[in-house]
Amino acid sequence: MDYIMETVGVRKAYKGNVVVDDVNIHIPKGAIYGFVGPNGAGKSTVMKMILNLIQPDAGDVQLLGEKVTDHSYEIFKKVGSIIENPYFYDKMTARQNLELHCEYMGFPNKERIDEVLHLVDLQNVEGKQVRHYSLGMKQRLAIARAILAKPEFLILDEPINALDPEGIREMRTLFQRLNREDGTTIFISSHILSEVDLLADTIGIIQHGKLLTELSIEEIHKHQTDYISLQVDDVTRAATLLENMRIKDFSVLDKEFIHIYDSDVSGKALSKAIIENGIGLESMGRKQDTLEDFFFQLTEEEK
Ligand SMILES: Nc1ncnc2c1ncn2[C@@H]1O[C@H](COP(=O)(O)OP(=O)(O)OP(=O)(O)O)[C@@H](O)[C@H]1O
Repeated sequence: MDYIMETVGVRKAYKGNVVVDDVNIHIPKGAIYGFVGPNGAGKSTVMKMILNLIQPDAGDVQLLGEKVTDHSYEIFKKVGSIIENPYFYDKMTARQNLELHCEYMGFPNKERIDEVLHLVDLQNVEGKQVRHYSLGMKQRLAIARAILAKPEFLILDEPINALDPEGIREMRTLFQRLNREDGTTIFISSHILSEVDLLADTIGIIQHGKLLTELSIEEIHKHQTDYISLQVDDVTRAATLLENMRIKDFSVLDKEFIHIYDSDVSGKALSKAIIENGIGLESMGRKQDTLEDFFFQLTEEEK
């Protein structure tokens, strides 16, 4: 497999406290890789090590076919990023900030600035000083700056957390377009698991500094079965009823909910039987596990 980025056993400790522990991430070229984990799991630390903003205590980072070192200037010209709170010159406009970045990157291209301002929908406010921007607008500007030089690899640490639902949808479309049309590989961390589910094709889950798993979204969905969710006023009687109906593949979740995984069960026959047996049926519906369910199952198991 051709990986555009690989971390090989990277490790980082602060004052003896290991925050990233032997992490091996593999990002296939052309992927949209979603990096998820609880607060403090080590996501930003891994991303900073990839960008050589901090150095691993052990292991190394292979980026675009080369090992990352203090001299990897040429590699980093092909990489765009947003890490933590991006810094802008407050008294400058969006355009001026982007012009400055172009100069710094050795990439003078005014047309591209127009293009990216348009892509992130800041074209109408580009004359305004950045200090008057909302958090969401700053986030859009950060995305504009990250994609300015048409990077081959884009690292985005929580790029959508200040955006409203409309903004999130627009950025999803933009990331998908960059991936599809320009072939940009994207490594994105986000707390919004439903969004990662929609966007990413590969997922890495990190907890307490350890990479728990790395797999394709298809593999996740393959393991996620459809089920019927039953909400009743008496789970004990409902469970007995299910057994009497020869339904075996179910689990009682708590005092109200039962999930039935048996795919042959007819919803109509089931609701009829529950009502006929005098059990209160609060709700019933067919559902499918989400990335969130998968995430919680895995991280709970590890705990
Ligand atoms: N410079 C530092 N000095 C000491 N500890 C640090 C430093 N940077 C990060 N840490 C610790 O390392 C751990 C991992 O932090 P990191 O920011 O990588 O997590 P994260 O997964 O990105 O979390 P979040 O989603 O909350 O940003 C945390 O416990 C954090 O407190």
